[in-house]
Amino acid sequence: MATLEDYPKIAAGKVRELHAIDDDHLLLVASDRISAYDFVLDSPIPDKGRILTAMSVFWFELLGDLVPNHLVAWDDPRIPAEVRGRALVVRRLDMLAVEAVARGYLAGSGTLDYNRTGAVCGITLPPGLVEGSKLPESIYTPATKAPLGEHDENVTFDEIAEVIGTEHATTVRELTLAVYRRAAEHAAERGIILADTKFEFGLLDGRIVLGDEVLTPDSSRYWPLESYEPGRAQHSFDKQFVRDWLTSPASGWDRASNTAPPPLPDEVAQATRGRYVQAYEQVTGRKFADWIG
Ligand SMILES: N#Cc1c(N)ncnc1-c1cnn(CCN2CCOCC2)c1
Repeated sequence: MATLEDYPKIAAGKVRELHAIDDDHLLLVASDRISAYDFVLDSPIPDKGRILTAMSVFWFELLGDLVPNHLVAWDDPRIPAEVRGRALVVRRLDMLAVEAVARGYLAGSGTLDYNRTGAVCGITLPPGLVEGSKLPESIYTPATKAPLGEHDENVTFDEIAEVIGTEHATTVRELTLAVYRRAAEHAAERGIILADTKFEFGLLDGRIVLGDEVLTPDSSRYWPLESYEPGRAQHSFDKQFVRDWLTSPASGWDRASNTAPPPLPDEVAQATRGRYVQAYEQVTGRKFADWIG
């Protein structure tokens, strides 16, 4: 059985890493780390890596008829025991330099751009929209990847086409919208608003293939349908307990101070684990207890 040290690390994000297995395969590893307010917290969320890996596997399977993906295996002898259940064997792709974002609702940088310009990524929206507004139809709002710790930059379709070519830019837009719309419809039927999501695509033998993690609460905004109310920041299905505690007097943390947040109380970490489990079971109809690792 291989160990993680056998696989050179080739990329790392805030909460995930990518290791090389061989020329054609990579190991995509999800940690139990959580980020909030642009900080990676000291406190891990138990099982977060396994839950979000199980979610990606579910979505890859559900959406496999819409778009090919890079997933090869999730239960495989190439996966070291220490990361089993929170690591995927994936095909090595030639990644396209675009953060492929679809939005069904106005939030975050989308609201900022809209308030400044009436548009997002060059797409003009109707007047009168507010934070959390449902858009008349979902839109494709690509971004260019920023260095670790900085925010991606929203750009227009034409700017992406300049980088990856019009043909690939067009296919990525079509796939992003089709996959998001199907996923958002599935989630809405199960009481979860998938407000937006970010995909990454790559080339494999000339075909465009869906990579990275997909439709997890780290790559998407998950809002509970029952508390949805346009006009304010929406409750995060998974991160609200963390945000509420960090911004409460109990934490002693001042968000404006730009200092690192304190460790989370165990009950906040455990409650957050519970929200990830609930999101998984609500979206997939599966029991997390049945997942490997
Ligand atoms: N997935 C994938 C993938 C692939 N299948 N083939 C080649 N490269 C990549 C790749 C390289 N970087 N990224 C950005 C997302 N990473 C996630 C892990 O942590 C680091 C950032 C994706």
